[in-house]
Amino acid sequence: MPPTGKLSYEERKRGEVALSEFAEYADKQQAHRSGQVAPSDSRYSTASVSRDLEDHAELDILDQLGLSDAPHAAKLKELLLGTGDAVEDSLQVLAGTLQTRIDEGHGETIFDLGLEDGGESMGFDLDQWKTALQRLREAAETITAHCRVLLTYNVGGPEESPVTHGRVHGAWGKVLVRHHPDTIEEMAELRIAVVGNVDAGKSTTLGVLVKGGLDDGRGRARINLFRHKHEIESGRTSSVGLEIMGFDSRGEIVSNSQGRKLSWEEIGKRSAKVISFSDLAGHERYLRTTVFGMLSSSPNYCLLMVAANNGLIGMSKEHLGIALALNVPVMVIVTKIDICPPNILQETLSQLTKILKSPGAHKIPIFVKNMEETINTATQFVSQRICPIFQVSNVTGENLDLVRTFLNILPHRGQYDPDGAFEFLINDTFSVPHVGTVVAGVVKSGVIHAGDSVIVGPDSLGQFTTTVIKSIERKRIPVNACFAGQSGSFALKRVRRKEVRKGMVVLKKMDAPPKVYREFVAEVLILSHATTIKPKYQAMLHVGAVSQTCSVIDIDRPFIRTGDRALVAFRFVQRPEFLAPGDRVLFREGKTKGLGIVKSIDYDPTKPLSANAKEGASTSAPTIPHD
Ligand SMILES: Nc1nc2c(ncn2[C@@H]2O[C@H](COP(=O)(O)OP(=O)(O)OP(=O)(O)O)[C@@H](O)[C@H]2O)c(=O)[nH]1
Repeated sequence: MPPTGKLSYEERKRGEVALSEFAEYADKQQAHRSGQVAPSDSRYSTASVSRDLEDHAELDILDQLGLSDAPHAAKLKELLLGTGDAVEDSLQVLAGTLQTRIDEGHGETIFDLGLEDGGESMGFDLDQWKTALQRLREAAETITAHCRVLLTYNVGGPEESPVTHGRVHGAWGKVLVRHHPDTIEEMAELRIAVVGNVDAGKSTTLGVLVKGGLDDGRGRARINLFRHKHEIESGRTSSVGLEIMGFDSRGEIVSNSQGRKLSWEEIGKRSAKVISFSDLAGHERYLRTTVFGMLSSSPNYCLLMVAANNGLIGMSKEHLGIALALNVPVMVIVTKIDICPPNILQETLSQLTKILKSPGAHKIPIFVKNMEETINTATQFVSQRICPIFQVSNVTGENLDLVRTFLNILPHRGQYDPDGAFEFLINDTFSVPHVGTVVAGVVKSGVIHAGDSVIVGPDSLGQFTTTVIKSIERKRIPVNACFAGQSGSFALKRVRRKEVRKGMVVLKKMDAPPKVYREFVAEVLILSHATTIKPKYQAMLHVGAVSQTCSVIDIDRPFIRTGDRALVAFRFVQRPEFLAPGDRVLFREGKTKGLGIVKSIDYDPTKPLSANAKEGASTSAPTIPHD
């Protein structure tokens, strides 16, 4: 169905049901915590919650019901207070519990100190809270982890929640426990693609978040980020800029802890977790760079910036669409609230809510206004259904602390296969004096070590060149290995710069040459098109870091137009590429835009497209988001 901008009754109903259930669930949660509803209320049962809601609420509901591991609850209190039979061992047992949670959280966990696993209060008085916190710290030390108190209730002090709701009596709090990496290889990494319209304040917000200090409303903070001289002059970001923000194992921001600008190397060495931001261009002229940046940097999350006084205009809807097409969780920062009249701000928030709730986006907007909501939303953000929204000012600094904490505890998203065959996607190439050719990118699966023999390609003939990884760097720091999900750069032995290009892959050396593909079948959704698309039609196609002109060679119907979902066979015009079923594709040509998923890489023209797609579909391709 063509996107008319209007919602059908069914679509509206679906959106409303999901949201009303979410609101109901939130109310119940609140009521339960304040003791108004018995935890055994049958309406808490997951069966009564729609499937839409389950992905982000189910675990929490189980937690609320105390069904997760209730039998151990009493023991946990003893462990924390050291009141069990064997006091010495109990610290070790506590450390073991922490270690399990840290492993599950890929290096960190948020511990509800003073609450049972089921969410009920342990009834700590202030002294007991202090004892429990001390023991938690000691247990963490034994496994080289550190604690940071994020928020407390009924404790007092700097982290005390200003929101008094008395839902749980007794002292308790949320404590971040983070592993201190022994080597740089263990450093956690998240990649965030930053998008939004021109002047939304992307560069400024990143500058303020990363470097500290405040903006003057006239572009002071953004100067730090620019790479090219012409950008400083015009004030526009044209390149895919990069900025990193480090957090240490104690949960402190590394970037501005010394009050001076630290190099990437210094940040990396002191950090337990590093967030890299790709600040993508906002101007329509640079849409190509933005699309490339979004696809090639394999972001874990997308951050959409919206100026409060402008709302979602111009390119920002386009960017949101791309993030949705790539299935990347989206968070929103509304900037410039200092200069925006309340009625305009309200209009912007209503517009944002409407777009996010529309069937195309199918998100639940969550307006994050205090530390409690920040922590709760961050821990649930692995679900792509929710979309946290922050309202900040880079001039007064309002709510920037919430964004910093949110980023600090943003969870790891495990969409990479650590045990698979090694595959590295090249998204940039360099020629470095005294080093030679260097390729940068992201490890899609497996692991690589310096000194390993690898192949890089495909070249214009579809062939791969054998080489050796001379050295590896992560965030400009030399490392011995690079793992799935991490970005890195490799110096390659005896390879000339012109032999490598963006979109190539690096694989482990193997007996048979890897297969490359010139033709493939994708399931596509046409987002906008002026007329109709028929065979022989050509468009620029993006898959990961690959950008190449493709022509349509077959369609499962005579022609397709806006809103259609169809199976299409494509052929790369210049050269074959290394592809896999499940890869997401985007194509565009003028006003035409489409997105899709590679279904089959062995296109057989003698068979109908549906049979082709079926053969290749055994690898579970993600579903295309709703139009
Ligand atoms: N008053 C006020 N001004 C802000 C705020 N955030 C950014 N600005 C100003 O808004 C202008 C645009 O900010 P930029 O960071 O350059 O915007 P951008 O989105 O990065 O723009 P491009 O890089 O061109 O895509 C600058 O003059 C900033 O000083 C804010 O919260 N309040």
